Amino acid sequence: MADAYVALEGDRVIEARARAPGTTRGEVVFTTAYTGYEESLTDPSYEEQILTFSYPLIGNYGVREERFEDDRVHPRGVVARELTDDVAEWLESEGVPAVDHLDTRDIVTEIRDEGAMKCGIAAGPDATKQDALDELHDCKHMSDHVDIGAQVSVDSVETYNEDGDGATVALVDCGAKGSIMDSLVERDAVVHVFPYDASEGDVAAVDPDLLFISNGPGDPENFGQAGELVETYVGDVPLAGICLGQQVVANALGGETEKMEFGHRGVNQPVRDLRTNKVVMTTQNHGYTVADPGDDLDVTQVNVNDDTPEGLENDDLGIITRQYHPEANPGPHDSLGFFDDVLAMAEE
Ligand SMILES: NC(=O)CC[C@H](N)C(=O)O
Repeated sequence: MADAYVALEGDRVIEARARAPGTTRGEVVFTTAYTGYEESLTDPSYEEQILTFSYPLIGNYGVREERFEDDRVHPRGVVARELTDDVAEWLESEGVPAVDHLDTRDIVTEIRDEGAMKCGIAAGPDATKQDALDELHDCKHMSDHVDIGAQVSVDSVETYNEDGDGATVALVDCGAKGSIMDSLVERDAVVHVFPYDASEGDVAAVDPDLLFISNGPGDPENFGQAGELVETYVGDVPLAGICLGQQVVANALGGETEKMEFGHRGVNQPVRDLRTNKVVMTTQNHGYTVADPGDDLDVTQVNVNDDTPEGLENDDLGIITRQYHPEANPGPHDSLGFFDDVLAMAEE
């Protein structure tokens, strides 16, 4: 008998099994990744979303903190065909409702047809369909989470590898994955991580060689302060961005972003570099995209499936951004060279 309910836009309710109890709501999205569930579940980009795994078994190699991208679980809820006890116990201990024993193909098909949508979940012995519907009706659109940066960013500046010999990086934390900092530190950069709403004065104090805008959740238009930093520093120091970072840079430099139907989430998204014609496999997690890069940025890489911009560059101004996740946790390591490229630009 069902003890969990998933309510989708249009008031359709799907029965399921409770694996971590509670009620929750968020924008329901799906990832096709077949590995990397610990990294995905701790990726701050999933804040305010309900993550559905299309791969049917999640948790088959345990739960290890070494693989976490942050110190907590970020999706508001988790849906899978089958969750192992390890993952279910972890989610329960984190207070994140989770359900399984439902047809996730059905949810994925619905999202593909109708687009990412609002969702409510009620799970546990006392859960009712109405509880799930009540959650659904209270759910906000992603773009209406205007303070989402405050939910995921550091509160004050944190410095990594203070004595490093490499470039000084000012990384604006819009919800950064830990492996972005790791990738920079491995290359001996000194990394100052700033709150998402840092001012020009804060950043100027470290005299950066590179301004780096991180990934993050929600609508890039809700990260206006990071955009102001981009406007201030463009032309003076090189700029880099990953995922939300690419979107913020584009918006700040006269471009435009828009919401996609259901986005790209997975570990095998093919990206073609227009200059070399080489295709790499990438890890992705985004629901917005750059619709217009503006006059200062060239689209240098595109998604092979739908031609959306995956890389923006300006050689003269020193700008390299990526829509995908070159830090590759989880994922193919094809694009780790991004970090060498941006640090080379910073050291020039
Ligand atoms: N991973 C990210 O940085 C995601 C960026 C943005 N929140 C989007 O959904 O498009």
